[in-house]
Amino acid sequence: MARPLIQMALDSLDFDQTVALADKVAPYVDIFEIGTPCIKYNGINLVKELRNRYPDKLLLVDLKTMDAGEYEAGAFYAAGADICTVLGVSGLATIGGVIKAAKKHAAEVQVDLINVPNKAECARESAKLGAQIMGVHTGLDAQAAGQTPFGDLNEVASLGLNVRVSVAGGIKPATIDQTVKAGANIIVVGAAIYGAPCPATAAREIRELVDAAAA
Ligand SMILES: O=C([C@H](O)CO)[C@H](O)[C@H](O)COP(=O)(O)O
Repeated sequence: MARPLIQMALDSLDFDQTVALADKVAPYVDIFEIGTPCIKYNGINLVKELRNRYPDKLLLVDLKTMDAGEYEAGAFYAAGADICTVLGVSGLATIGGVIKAAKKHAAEVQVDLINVPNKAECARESAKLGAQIMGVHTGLDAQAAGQTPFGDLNEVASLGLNVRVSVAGGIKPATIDQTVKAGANIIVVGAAIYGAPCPATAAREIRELVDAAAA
């Protein structure tokens, strides 16, 4: 089984704390995600900082774009994002706009399926348009209400689309094995790392569990 990538969700609002956390977990993760609250608070300078600091890491900017796809995402690709997210609920015109912006920078697009009623249809149509990654996502508020992403992950991974499937939503050490076995190509972890007493140790543990599950 191909080893899934690990994406660290940087969800703090503080610029310096975000960079410090990235430094701590860098050896164990493949993708740095600048989370939505973080990018709204800090803006494009944080993209530039992480790009300069980590030229060889993948950098995802979790814009969750809802409108003006090409216009909004274009500046973030230009600043160094490898992947920007666009909401599946935004519709195909906006998703197509982000895809257009990504193409100009040889970059990629993730469609976030959060709150999309028909995830299979949205994933199929977005893949046809050229999106490379489908994001199965149970947001922080839905997690607080007891929801998990595993049912949706099974559904989207079993569609057999020519895309990578990312999963986010409270992933922790105890759920890594089922996440890998369900076919996730990208495993997003936020609170289980940044909320741990030692984020570097937590990230290393996640790395070991992902590697073991994929072996
Ligand atoms: O995308 C996220 C959320 O909507 C806030 O932007 C999180 O980064 C994502 O859910 C991963 O974080 P955890 O659920 O804490 O692992």
